[in-house]
Amino acid sequence: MEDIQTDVCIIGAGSAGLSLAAGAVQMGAKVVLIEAGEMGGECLNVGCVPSKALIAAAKQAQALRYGASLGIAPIEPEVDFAAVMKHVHGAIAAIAPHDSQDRFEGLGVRVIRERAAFTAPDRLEAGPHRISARRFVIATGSRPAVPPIPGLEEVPFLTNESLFDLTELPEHLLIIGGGPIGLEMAQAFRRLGARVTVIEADAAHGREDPELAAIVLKRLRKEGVEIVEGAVVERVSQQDGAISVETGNGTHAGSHLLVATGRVPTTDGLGLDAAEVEHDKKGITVDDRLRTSNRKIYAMGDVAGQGQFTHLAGYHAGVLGRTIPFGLPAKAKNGHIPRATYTDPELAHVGLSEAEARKQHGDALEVIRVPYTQSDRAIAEGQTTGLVKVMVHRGRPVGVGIVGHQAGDLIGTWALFLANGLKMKALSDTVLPYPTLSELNKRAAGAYFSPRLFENIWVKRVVGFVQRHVP
Ligand SMILES: Cc1cc2nc3c(=O)[nH]c(=O)nc-3n(C[C@H](O)[C@H](O)[C@H](O)COP(=O)(O)OP(=O)(O)OC[C@H]3O[C@@H](n4cnc5c(N)ncnc54)[C@H](O)[C@@H]3O)c2cc1C
Ligand SMILES: NC(=O)c1ccc[n+]([C@@H]2O[C@H](COP(=O)([O-])OP(=O)(O)OC[C@H]3O[C@@H](n4cnc5c(N)ncnc54)[C@H](O)[C@@H]3O)[C@@H](O)[C@H]2O)c1
Repeated sequence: MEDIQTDVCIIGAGSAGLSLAAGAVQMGAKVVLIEAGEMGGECLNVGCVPSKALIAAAKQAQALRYGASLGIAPIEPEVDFAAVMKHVHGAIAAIAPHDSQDRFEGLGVRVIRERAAFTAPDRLEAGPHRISARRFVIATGSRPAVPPIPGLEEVPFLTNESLFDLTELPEHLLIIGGGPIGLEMAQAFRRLGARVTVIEADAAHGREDPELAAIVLKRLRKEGVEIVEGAVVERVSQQDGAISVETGNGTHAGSHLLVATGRVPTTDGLGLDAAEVEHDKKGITVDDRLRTSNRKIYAMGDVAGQGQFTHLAGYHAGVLGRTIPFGLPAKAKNGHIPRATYTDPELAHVGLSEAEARKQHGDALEVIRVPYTQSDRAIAEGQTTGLVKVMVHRGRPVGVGIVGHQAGDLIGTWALFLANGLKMKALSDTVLPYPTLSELNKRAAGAYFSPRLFENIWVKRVVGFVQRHVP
């Protein structure tokens, strides 16, 4: 056993662990980073990167089918699935050096490729290494939650961990779960030529504003994705190569099955009891400074149970990048963290939903809606499906949802507003380039101020006075 003493020991080299390791070592701390699997974690290897690369290929295929409204004769694309997957793995390979062991060792991080487990509140073991540290940080992420559906274990099902290893396009992909993973992959596989059925126990996109989610679901259905809602899966079976999913209101048969029913935090095998770290099924219990019940140990990213996004993992790493090297009491807030689902149209949100905002602010809440049809750029590009919806309380946006082309990019402006407590006025004072979709955000500010300006008797009186009496 090799004994190692370090300043910071990070478990997990995913989005959270890598960001903190790079920051802490470059600020002068001694850092040990332990990774049991692939460097880069879920986002790089089996999450964001491959899924967005697949979505990009699918979008290209779809563009060939739908050029007619722009005057380009539509054609049915020839999809070479093996080449699509080559693009997907090429994207991972292109980004991998940035997350690699070589790069981190070059920065001065001691990288250990083993599985780590605490053996005491101030010590852990990883293979032949026994590590003591001033601070430990758990960044072990999450893995697919596989529900205990009768028959499922006897059927060859896919999760995001195996989906991108497919070598042939499924003839008919059944997807259990209509959340972000299920819907993004449903549209991508449909556009690449597969039949797709999404089987959702509750409402598809159920965590999103129903008004905005409906616009996404309508488009997916129009493209031929079958979405069955309120369908509780009772049994899964396989006969003669065909997979059947029985639900309370019908049976669906297909060639492949993807389970996309949420995630569980990776807390097992970590020795959390030995470490005296409290946890539950949502993840490791942390306070607003990401401290666990053991003051030597922090948790961040997916395993901290605050949300499952790469940008949240990066934000957590930034907070601990102030706390651990400098001893500053930095806090992680949650209300300004945006999210985006990369279906077409995209759906993005930051802050309160309309329902939450109404509960908090009652009649003082104003809801502004700007349809994409009000954007000259959206019209020029034939991308008029969509809506910007802003919940405003006393001049400040408290929540924003956007569905439409580039919604994930447009929400960035509102994330800035919520993170910095800006008022709508900041946007009406800003000049944006014409013609861009970002003007839709500015139009929301215009829609907020217009009634105050144009339907205000005092404004009319002042203008009347100036016109009559000022030379
Ligand atoms: C299909 C899919 C698409 C997604 N798309 C997006 C997206 O578009 N945008 C977005 O923001 N988010 C997306 N996400 C979510 C995103 O991938 C995660 O939020 C992010 O990867 C979490 O980072 P993390 O560092 O917390 O954990 P991870 O990236 O999971 O890293 C944890 C690491 O810890 C290691 N580990 C675990 N236990 C141990 C142990 N005991 N010892 C040593 N190492 C250990 C694991 O091997 C892993 O490498 C997507 C997820 C999926 C599944
Ligand atoms: N664009 C992005 O940022 C992005 C993309 C993909 C994933 N992610 C992250 O990964 C997380 C996990 O995504 P997800 O889609 O797996 O999970 P999810 O929890 O968001 O959605 C899972 C869906 O499956 C349904 N479900 C659960 N059990 C079921 C059953 N037995 N039968 C039928 N339906 C069932 C749920 O009702 C829910 O609608 C997301 O919450 C998100 O944080 C982010």
